Amino acid sequence: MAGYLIILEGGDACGKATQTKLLYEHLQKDGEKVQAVSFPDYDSPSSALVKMYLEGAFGRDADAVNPYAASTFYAVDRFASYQMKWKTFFEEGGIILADRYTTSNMLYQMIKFNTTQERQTYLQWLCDLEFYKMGLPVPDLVVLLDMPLHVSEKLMSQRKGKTGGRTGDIHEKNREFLTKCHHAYHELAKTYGWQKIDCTKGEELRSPTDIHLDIYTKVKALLRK
Ligand SMILES: Nc1ncnc2c1ncn2[C@@H]1O[C@H](COP(=O)(O)OP(=O)(O)O)[C@@H](O)[C@H]1O
Ligand SMILES: Cc1cn([C@H]2C[C@H](O)[C@@H](COP(=O)(O)OP(=O)(O)O)O2)c(=O)[nH]c1=O
Repeated sequence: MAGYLIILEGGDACGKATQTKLLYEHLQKDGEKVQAVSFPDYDSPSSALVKMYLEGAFGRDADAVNPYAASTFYAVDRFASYQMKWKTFFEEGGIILADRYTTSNMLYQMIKFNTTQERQTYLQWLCDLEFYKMGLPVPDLVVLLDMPLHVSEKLMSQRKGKTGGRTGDIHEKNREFLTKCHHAYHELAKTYGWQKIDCTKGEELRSPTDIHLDIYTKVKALLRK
């Protein structure tokens, strides 16, 4: 019987990698069979086109790069990761923790469309491509780390760009794009039942451990079902 697929989703630099690691360690300590993966899979050659896209090879303005084309780069990278790294583990009942997934395409590529109709058409196409045509598993739980943009921007400036660029990728450099992304994720969370976790308390950033305990509670509830 297949295991569980749990996604940690959110804006750039909102703490997904930090929370994936804490959750992984906690579940492992509990004796669960767990594996962590992340997307894009930068260490794999399958991410080559994603890297070209994020470095601006197809256009420096993220908004102007065809969202259907960009989505396929990420989808193919995910397919390769699934086939090569975690399909068997998952099918044999393991718990997969994913730092980003199809949900990131839903968010970052959908916002390139301005009308509800275009967005709906895109989301239907994307879910059909990744979950049915490519056969990637549908998530059991999506945890959305909700962090105000000005807070995550501060965290982003303190760390080096993951694609190797000194000043970040074409998404990170586009504040208007990231703002749109923050607005859209509340809507997607409501529509698709993503579980939102508040990463701030008032104006204060919560500690990683504090945020982790909220996520852990949701994950344990899923595993008990
Ligand atoms: N709750 C938090 N409080 C303070 N710093 C944090 C918190 N969560 C993450 N960070 C730091 O912020 C930066 C971005 O976090 P990271 O987990 O890499 O985010 P993401 O994977 O979403 O890009 C890292 O330097 C990390 O150590
Ligand atoms: C996995 C994935 C990421 N993205 C976007 C989100 C990010 O802006 C960018 C790179 O992801 P990532 O390196 O995880 O960004 P960060 O660590 O800053 O959160 O790619 C998509 O558009 N679709 C996808 O399927």
